[in-house]
Amino acid sequence: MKIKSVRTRVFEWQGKVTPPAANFCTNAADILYERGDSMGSFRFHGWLVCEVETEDGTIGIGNAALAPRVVKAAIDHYYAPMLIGEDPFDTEYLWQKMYRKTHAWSRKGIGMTAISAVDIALWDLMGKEVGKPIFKLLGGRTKERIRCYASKLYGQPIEALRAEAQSYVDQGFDAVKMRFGWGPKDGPAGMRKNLELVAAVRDVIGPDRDLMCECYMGWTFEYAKRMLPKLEAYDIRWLEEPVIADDIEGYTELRKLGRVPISGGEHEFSLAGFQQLLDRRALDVIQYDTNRVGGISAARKINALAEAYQIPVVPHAGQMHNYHLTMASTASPMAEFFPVHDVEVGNELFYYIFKGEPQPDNGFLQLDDNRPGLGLELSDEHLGSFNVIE
Ligand SMILES: O=C(O)C(=O)C[C@@H](O)CO
Ligand SMILES: [Mg+2]
Repeated sequence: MKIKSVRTRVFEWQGKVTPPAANFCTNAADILYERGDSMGSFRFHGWLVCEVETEDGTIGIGNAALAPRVVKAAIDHYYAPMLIGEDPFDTEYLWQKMYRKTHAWSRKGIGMTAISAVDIALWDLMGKEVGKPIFKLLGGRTKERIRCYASKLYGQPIEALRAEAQSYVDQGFDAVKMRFGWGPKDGPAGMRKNLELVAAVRDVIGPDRDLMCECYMGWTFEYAKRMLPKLEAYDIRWLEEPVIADDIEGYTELRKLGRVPISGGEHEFSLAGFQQLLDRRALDVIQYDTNRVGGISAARKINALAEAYQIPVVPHAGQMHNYHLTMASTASPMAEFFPVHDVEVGNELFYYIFKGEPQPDNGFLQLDDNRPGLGLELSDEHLGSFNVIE
């Protein structure tokens, strides 16, 4: 069985957007003096879809969310030609070929994102060829179902935040993630506003549900160090990406303070990147995203590494590629789930492009033993709202 073609498309959302409130979440660009577009580094209104087809007409689907137009160009110009005529079951060989032949520029960022999309498509293809879901190819079920946490709760007026938190409790979630809206430039008043947000959510969800807090790299080491003791009272499960992804020592030092567990890795790439984070004891929770980190071939190795270090993996974003790995690994206790709603920052775009994602039932997700591959299909329901770039 040989690979016959590799097709990439970018789906750019042109439909209705409901912008979140101001200060909905900090981000790495906040410290810049130019105000600009505060949603700039947050908007994911385009998605890359990569389809790998074999001679028998079977098509594997992969995807990537970062910089989709550029990732498309990387696949079209560099990776697709390496795949034609190859056996899709040679995933390790093909991964190493893509990684090593573009090693000068692909170890992180765009290159690794492109490799991820192709690799996910190859795993989907293998699953379809043998009639098994990907988690079965990865070793099978390690849990009856997947516990998941509701992830939104952007900074917004307190009453709206409380109502949203209550809605997740009512739906049966026992874990939620909220976002901090203020950072270093907002001084002590911003610190108080952040504390009001976390106090409100903790008050609504009570003491027995997990509460995670997201900074999306919008704080500095010094600011985070000042916030940690103030956060201790809220018993948060983790503080996510308090500093930029390159500040590994910052993560290590914050974690060493022992006040609040520290998570990260959403913006790290590759097995080697995670080895560094683990060796430096930088994180309490690892949050790779399969569609950034090198696909399923790389993510499963990171799971093995995390298992050896006994550090839990809770992948960034819901989405099928992450769910299959979570189902198949004892290193992963739960998954993230983005509630389905209007397009805001774009986290929710997956639901408008694909069909087949499981919906939580009482805070748990289920994967079907009988749906081969990822279990995803392209949906044409919202096609009219996309600009599709071939
Ligand atoms: O869900 C996360 O962990 C993210 O970082 C998503 C991002 O859009 C921030 O809300
Ligand atoms: Mg995050």
